[in-house]
Amino acid sequence: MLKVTRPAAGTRVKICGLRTVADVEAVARAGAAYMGLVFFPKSPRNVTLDQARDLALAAPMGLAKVALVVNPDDAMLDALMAAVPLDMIQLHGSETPDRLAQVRARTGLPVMKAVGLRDADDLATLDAFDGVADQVLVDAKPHGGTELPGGNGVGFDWSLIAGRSWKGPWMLAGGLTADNVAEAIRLTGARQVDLSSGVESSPGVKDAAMIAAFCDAVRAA
Ligand SMILES: O=C(O)c1ccccc1NCC(=O)[C@H](O)[C@H](O)COP(=O)(O)O
Repeated sequence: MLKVTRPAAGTRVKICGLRTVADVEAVARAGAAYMGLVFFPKSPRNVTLDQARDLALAAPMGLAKVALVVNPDDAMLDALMAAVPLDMIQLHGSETPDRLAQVRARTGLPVMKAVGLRDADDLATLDAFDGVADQVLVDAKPHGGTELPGGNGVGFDWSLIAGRSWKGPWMLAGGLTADNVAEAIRLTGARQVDLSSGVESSPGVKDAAMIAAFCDAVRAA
């Protein structure tokens, strides 16, 4: 039977971009609270609906299954809901607050909105979703030259959100690793953290030892 480490009482971890059952087992063993499945064909972490279903069915109780989608249309949402048992939708495109409400109504699931930050001008977008989305994922804004709206392993200036108060739950993302997560938590006060690249040996390939080391670093923070 899969042994699941009790999640840290303080900060919850989401590991995004899982592609194999071994990834799911590593994430559960390490004590993460959420696993993310990426539906974005240009991504090295992209999974088909059939693959996602197998991964979701491999998840133990207590590991929340999050579908990451980018500007999904209704047909995509319907196909996703029909194929994969899920706990949350993550919108990682240019969706508006109105579209978020439609996605929540159509899927019946809580919806997390990713907002990319680079400088203070981006904080207005964050404000537009705080209290509207069920969760907000505060991520780095992608720099030019990448086709991926997220999962690029780049961070942002954490002082942009230091001392901020939030209406609802939120996660910190963007370039997190076992080496920098304690400082990120200290500076931002994050109670949830999300990452992908920082636990990979190469793009799209998760590393069980890096996943365990990251979760240990969060517990120690
Ligand atoms: O991971 C992808 O390939 C991806 C594709 C399209 C939209 C978002 C994507 N990833 C988002 C994430 O995995 C994370 O939530 C976040 O951006 C942090 O990623 P990283 O900096 O790699 O830890």
